[in-house]
Amino acid sequence: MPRSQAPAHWSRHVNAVHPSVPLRSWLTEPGSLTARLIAHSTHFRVRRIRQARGLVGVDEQQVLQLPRRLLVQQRNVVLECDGRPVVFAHTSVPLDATAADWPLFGSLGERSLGSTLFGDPLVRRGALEFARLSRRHPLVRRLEATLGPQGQPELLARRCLYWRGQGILLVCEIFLPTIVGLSAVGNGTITT
Ligand SMILES: C=C(O[C@@H]1C=C(C(=O)O)C=C[C@H]1O)C(=O)O
Repeated sequence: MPRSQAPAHWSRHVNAVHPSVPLRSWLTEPGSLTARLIAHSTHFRVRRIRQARGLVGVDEQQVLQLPRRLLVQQRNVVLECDGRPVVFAHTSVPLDATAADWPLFGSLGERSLGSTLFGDPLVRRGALEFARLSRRHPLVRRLEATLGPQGQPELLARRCLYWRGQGILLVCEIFLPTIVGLSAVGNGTITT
């Protein structure tokens, strides 16, 4: 496997990625990341970068229970607090998922995916996994193609599986160092 495709090592133990104390809190956020970021900003925005079919990631195929590297529905967004990017998120949904499984996924636009996942009683959420992604990881390449070089040899990320009906969905969130500078303001509004 070419080194450029080297998958990350994902662990269910956050200590495996040795996060700083402030980043640990964000990485292990048990609720909606969107909700917490809204509470830590005056203006929050989900900036949609791309939502289209794409080849499933090398380290996503198995966890999405795909027999081989197939096309999946992919959604990439940047979560911005007061105009500053703080998270790059990548979501993958197998093409065999029906509209009944994820009724709003295809028409989210710049609405947060989290707003459709959290609070839906039919959605079941799996365990968080954590990894350090090198600059060679495909998702960091996409992040830097979108936001420019981050000047970090590695970025911390988490991912989580969601199930709804027969559907499965994988959300991966890469945390930018700027996130630790956020302070709770409590009156966040959503900018779309
Ligand atoms: C899963 C959540 O949704 C957030 C919003 C996303 C989107 O709109 O694509 C993707 C990942 C998350 O950062 C959340 O808020 O926890």
